[in-house]
Amino acid sequence: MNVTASPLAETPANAQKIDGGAFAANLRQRIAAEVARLQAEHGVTPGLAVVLVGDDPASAVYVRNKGTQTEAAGMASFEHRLPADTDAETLLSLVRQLNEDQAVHGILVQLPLPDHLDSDLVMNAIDPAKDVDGFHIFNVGLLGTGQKAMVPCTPLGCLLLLKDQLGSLAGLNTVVVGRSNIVGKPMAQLLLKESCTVTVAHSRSRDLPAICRNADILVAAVGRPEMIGADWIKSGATVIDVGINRVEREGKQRLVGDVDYAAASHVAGAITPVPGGVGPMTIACLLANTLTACCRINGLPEPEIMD
Ligand SMILES: Nc1nc2c(c(=O)[nH]1)N[C@@H](CN(C=O)c1ccc(C(=O)N[C@@H](CCC(=O)O)C(=O)O)cc1)CN2
Repeated sequence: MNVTASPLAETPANAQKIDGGAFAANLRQRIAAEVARLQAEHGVTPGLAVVLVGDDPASAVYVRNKGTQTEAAGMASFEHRLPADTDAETLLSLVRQLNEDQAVHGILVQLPLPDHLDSDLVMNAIDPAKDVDGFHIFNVGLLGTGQKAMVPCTPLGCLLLLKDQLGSLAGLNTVVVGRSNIVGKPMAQLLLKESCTVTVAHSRSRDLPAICRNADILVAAVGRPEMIGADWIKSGATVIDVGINRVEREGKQRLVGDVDYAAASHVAGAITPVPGGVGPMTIACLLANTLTACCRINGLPEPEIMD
């Protein structure tokens, strides 16, 4: 039998691994320094309230990590846990109470919510000035029109990694795979603002591999384990993998992205791993947004940590 070796096997896995964990740790340090300065110079402590409805295990871990990292940055953390059968009025009334609370500068309701709750209604009940998730329709509109907004944390994290990696993004061909309100759509808006050429594709786009192969920057946020293979990637492209998929491999639970990391590393110029890529940036950017919200609410200059 004539066995032909895969061309990939002969190509070294040269892609640079983009270390989101290290970048996020550094960002958290700079945030903590700003928080200390705010307290010393203005007597203000930024406060973040996180609301968890129900007992989704992954959400519980994210909420716990948010609390720990908020406190580690010197901010005040307020955690509200409600049972899965909480009705809309109880949740909305908590949101209204947090809107009025002077010690709270950022409010985040963890998603997904149980099916009986309308997440748009809940997001739009949050005071836009305290909407550190950037999901309120007011902030969505500001971002969409290129105005100063609260920017959703995961796309903001992706943008910081991209700018650190590439410098100016102007003129680059970017493809965002996924059209969610949390990642795909705001990511596209941010890239447009950076003067990229932006294509938003999704699982039903015709000839998705060919669309992706055109990308200098490929952002994968489609939620399908390792859907994007090496042959979807342009040689030397920067690949940002937003997917966090729990899969079972050889009897063990593993976390994988939307990109086949091992294969893609032979073709891409740089790529984020899962875990340790985009994920850690989400909470670091949440802390940055809380600090920004606190400064804006108190009429203080915004810190320059994101520049
Ligand atoms: N209201 C919101 N809900 C949700 C958001 C959000 O931004 N706002 N994003 C996700 C979950 N999320 C934060 O809430 C989040 C996801 C992943 C990580 C992370 O650090 N991931 C690690 C792996 C952690 C693990 O083992 O599971 C990584 O990728 O390295 C942090 C936060 C949905 N809900």
